[in-house]
Amino acid sequence: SLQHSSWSNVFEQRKDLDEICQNLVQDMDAYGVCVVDNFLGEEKGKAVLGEVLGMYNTKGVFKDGQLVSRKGSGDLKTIRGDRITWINGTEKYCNNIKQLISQVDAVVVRANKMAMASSGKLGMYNIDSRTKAMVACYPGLGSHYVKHVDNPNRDGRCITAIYYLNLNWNVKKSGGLLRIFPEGWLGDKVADIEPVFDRLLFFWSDRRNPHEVQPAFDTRYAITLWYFDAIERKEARQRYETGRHS
Ligand SMILES: COc1ccc2cc(-c3cnc(C(=O)NCC(=O)O)c(O)c3)ccc2c1
Ligand SMILES: [Mn+2]
Repeated sequence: SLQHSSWSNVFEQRKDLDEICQNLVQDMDAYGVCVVDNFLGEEKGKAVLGEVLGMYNTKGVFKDGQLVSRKGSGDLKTIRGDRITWINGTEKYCNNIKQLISQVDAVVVRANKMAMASSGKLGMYNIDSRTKAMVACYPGLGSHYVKHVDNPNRDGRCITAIYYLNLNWNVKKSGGLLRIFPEGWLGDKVADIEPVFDRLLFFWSDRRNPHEVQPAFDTRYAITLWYFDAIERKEARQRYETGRHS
């Protein structure tokens, strides 16, 4: 019976995985954006959050992502107010983050294969690698990120995956809304994504999805993975090696 229950658990998970992957393929075709709620469930989600908080409270781990530019008046204007650290999941005290990463990998790889078979847009890519995980914290106090494109110049990144960790987040009180301005959406339609706990967001990394992080007034945590298309990545490396880059 133990064997039976563990198998049912596996099938249960497989069904769940299949549903999420079908949802991802369809949404990326239709909208270029996909939201998966309750991705890990409360217990595992809280375990990931605990590890992120542990890191954030460890001196020297997070660096200022702070990008500034000089305004006409000469004083500095912040472009990006988040604090970040890059991890591959094998670090100490990151086991739950490592499991999150492998769950997201499983979804992306499986959806990529499904889309190849059904000739979905996601199937145009051959996703064979990704960046490390970027753990980001917008420390509140109005920290934000101006409208930008993650991959404007074909650096190889095709999909952005962001996992949000913010328990009981209320955008009206705390701000921090992610607003995506999907290219090709009629009128001034936008995708407003609240950075709520255990939410997993996918969107095309290129110019199809300019987006901004609106000012956050409480600490706002997220873990981001960028997935590479093999060909675009190879071409980007070649350009870089031959020095033909801006
Ligand atoms: C050269 O070194 C680096 C290191 C880290 C970098 C991180 C970002 C980045 C990009 N996008 C977002 C975002 O859109 N977040 C949306 C959300 O949190 O809801 C974000 O938080 C951070 C951009 C450039 C970087 C360059
Ligand atoms: Mn971005």
